[in-house]
Amino acid sequence: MDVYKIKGGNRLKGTIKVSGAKNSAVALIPATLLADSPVTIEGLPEIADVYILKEILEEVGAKVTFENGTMTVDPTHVEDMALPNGNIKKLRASYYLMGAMLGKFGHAAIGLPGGCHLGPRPIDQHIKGFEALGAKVSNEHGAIYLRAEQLEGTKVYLDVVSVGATINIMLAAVRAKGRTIIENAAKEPEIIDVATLLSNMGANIKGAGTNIIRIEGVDALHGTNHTIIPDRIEAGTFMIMAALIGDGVQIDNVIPLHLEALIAKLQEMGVVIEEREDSLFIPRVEHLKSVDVKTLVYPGFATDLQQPFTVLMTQADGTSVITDTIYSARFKQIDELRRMNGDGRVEGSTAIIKGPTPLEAASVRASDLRAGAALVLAGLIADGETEIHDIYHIERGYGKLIKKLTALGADIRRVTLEPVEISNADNAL
Ligand SMILES: CC(=O)N[C@H]1[C@@H](OP(=O)(O)OP(=O)(O)OC[C@H]2O[C@@H](n3ccc(=O)[nH]c3=O)[C@H](O)[C@@H]2O)O[C@H](CO)[C@@H](O)[C@@H]1O
Ligand SMILES: C=C(OP(=O)(O)O)C(=O)O
Repeated sequence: MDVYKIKGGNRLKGTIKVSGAKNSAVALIPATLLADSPVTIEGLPEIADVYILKEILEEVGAKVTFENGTMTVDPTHVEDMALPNGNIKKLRASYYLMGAMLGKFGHAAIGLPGGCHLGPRPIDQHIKGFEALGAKVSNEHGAIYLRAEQLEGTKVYLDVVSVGATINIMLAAVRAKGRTIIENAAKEPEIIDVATLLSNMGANIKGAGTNIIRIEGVDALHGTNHTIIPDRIEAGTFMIMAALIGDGVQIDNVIPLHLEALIAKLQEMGVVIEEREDSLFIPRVEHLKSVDVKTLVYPGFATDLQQPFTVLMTQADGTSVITDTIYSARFKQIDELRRMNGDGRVEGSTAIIKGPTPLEAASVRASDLRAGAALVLAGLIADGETEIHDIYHIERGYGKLIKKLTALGADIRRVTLEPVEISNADNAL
């Protein structure tokens, strides 16, 4: 079992580079299956979700190479296989195989996805979209079976603004007959990124990034080259880190426009942010003011940054309040921060945090990806050596984290713990 061990207190200084966006990567990779010749994607993050998707694509017969962040997928011999179990359950975004396989073959059988446990995460809007396109949908033993004679373009109104449903419907609709209109679509930058790849593959998509997306179906899609957008959530995590314990940190490969809500909140707390073309510089912060935050769909404050942001709130002067309107139960980090002397409590979908409280090292557990990121940040500022368990959650979304943080001066190591031997004598009652 591997853990992160972090000795807190080192001031971080220098330049850190953001990787390609996880939430784009996990959609771009399945999207390559729709082509009839090789697709190359550059700048992919080296994270568990990407490696798992590579294996899934290989399982269905794609030829995949992945080196230095560049993946080439040759989908020429992909088969319409059922994927009810196995790797599918290891990540949330495996649901994009539903849209991609349905678009390619007119049918698909994909197990219900895994991913972070943030409370209920239904996929009813994805299903609504597939059904509107003409697919018959059934849930058989935990896998979704989709069958269509011919996908037909249609109008779909999403009852809930959903990133996953918007992209999944787009993936199926690019090969449907006629025009599909997605209303009340999500507007996240990752949706534009996926639409850009699909368009370069020959799809006809207009309006990605707005709440109405129009797609004219085409008969075939071809190979292309694509460079992924930077990960705004990784960038945001590094910005929060720089505000917490930086002594002048430059964050490279950032699109500041994607981070406007976070930038505004950090500035309200007293953090100075120097924006450059594709980087940000955050000088050392001496004093943080408390703030109130509400997570919202893009371009609002991202739910994925809520958990790391609560660590900053423990260091702000006064009481901060943060409400998650997307995932009301996404607060498992608060209990772990309390173990580290943080003063926070959860009421419904809101966390109330008093600061500033010096954090103390403890042995803590990452319950999910961003809770894990929050604990890394907490460990970096805590007094003593923090040990973080269940780091596989963190490694789903942050590539080369130890290397990146060590280069800034952090004392963080990935350590394999020896299994504890329990002797018979110890077991005796
Ligand atoms: C792989 C990926 O891109 N993951 C991101 C994506 O997840 P994901 O695409 O799963 O999140 P959605 O945007 O779909 O979910 C938003 C809200 O809608 C609800 N909902 C969603 C779909 C549905 O069919 N029915 C329904 O009720 C969800 O429970 C949630 O409350 O967007 C989330 C919200 O920004 C982020 O936290 C995740 O990092
Ligand atoms: C919730 C997240 O990921 P996923 O949707 O892949 O579980 C996340 O990236 O914070």
